[in-house]
Amino acid sequence: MFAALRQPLARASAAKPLTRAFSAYTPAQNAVAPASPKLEYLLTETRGRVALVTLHRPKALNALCNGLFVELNQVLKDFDNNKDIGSIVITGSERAFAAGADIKEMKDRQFIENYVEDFLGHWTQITKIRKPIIAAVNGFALGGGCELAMMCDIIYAGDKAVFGQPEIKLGTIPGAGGTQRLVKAVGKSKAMEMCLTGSVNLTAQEAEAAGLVSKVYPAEQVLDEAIKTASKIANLSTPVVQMVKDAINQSFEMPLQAGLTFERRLFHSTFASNDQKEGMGAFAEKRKPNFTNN
Ligand SMILES: CCC/C=C/C(=O)SCCNC(=O)CCNC(=O)[C@H](O)C(C)(C)COP(=O)([O-])OP(=O)([O-])OC[C@H]1O[C@@H](n2cnc3c(N)ncnc32)[C@H](O)[C@@H]1OP(=O)([O-])[O-]
Repeated sequence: MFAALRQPLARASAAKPLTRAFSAYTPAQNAVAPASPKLEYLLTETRGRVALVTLHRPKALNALCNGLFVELNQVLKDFDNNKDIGSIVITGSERAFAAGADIKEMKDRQFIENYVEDFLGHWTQITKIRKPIIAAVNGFALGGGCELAMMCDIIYAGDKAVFGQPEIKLGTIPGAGGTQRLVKAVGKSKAMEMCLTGSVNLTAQEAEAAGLVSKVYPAEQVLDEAIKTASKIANLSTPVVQMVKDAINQSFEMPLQAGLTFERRLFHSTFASNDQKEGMGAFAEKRKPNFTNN
């Protein structure tokens, strides 16, 4: 019944291994090649039904240059289209999730080219990914780095993580959600303080207390914890998981009654799925459900 919701199959397997094993994890069991034959700024691997994308531009603290974002969009799209993947984790290094948009790359740009080319417009593609994305943040998440984390669905932070919007100190303003998503996450006063001063940052603990981050872990554990949660999600019914993501995201766009109606209709529609019958049937029969994503 959910056939129409199924994601098209991506290539079944990699011709050449393009993934690099992340040190903390066992080798990928079902490594998936991204569409791009060469990744300059990212590492990717899979662990069961979880895709792990590591921002990897260490010399620039993972500053988000155009090439990095083009690669990120492509690999996320590939994982979103891969039926063997149920959720995605994005992480950076211990020192930096990302220290912002690449200042050196953009410093000489002009207004007209920004406007005509919709400079950084492609950053929002991440918000179109249907599968849940968890950001596992260590170190700096500044400017566009904080905005990238906020475009993910869940943020886990290492205890030394720092969130900030320093753009004003560069003579510009946040351009990918820092004045919008941040307000919804931490409230007006904190968002104003961060964006207006550019120097008031949130520690991981403050970010958790404010609601920007859902959990804080010791730095070396945050990625493992993100993968554990991603794995739990990935092993639920993928179409139903997507409905939850869709419904929660609609709460940012819709008035309450419209959002509640949207939610109710999606709830009704789950009863057309085998996974709802399996989930509720398994509960009644006191066994674990075996979801088949249809
Ligand atoms: C989406 C639209 C709106 C978004 C706008 C933004 O995000 S605006 C941005 C908002 N973000 C900011 O304003 C934060 C800018 N960054 C900083 O303030 C500091 O790097 C730090 C405090 C994060 C770390 O200080 P630290 O002393 O520990 O380290 P370090 O400083 O020595 O850096 C190591 C190397 O990384 C380089 N690099 C770092 N960030 C960027 C970048 N964004 N760009 C380019 N390069 C960057 C840095 O130049 C250096 O390279 P070099 O010179 O050796 O070739």
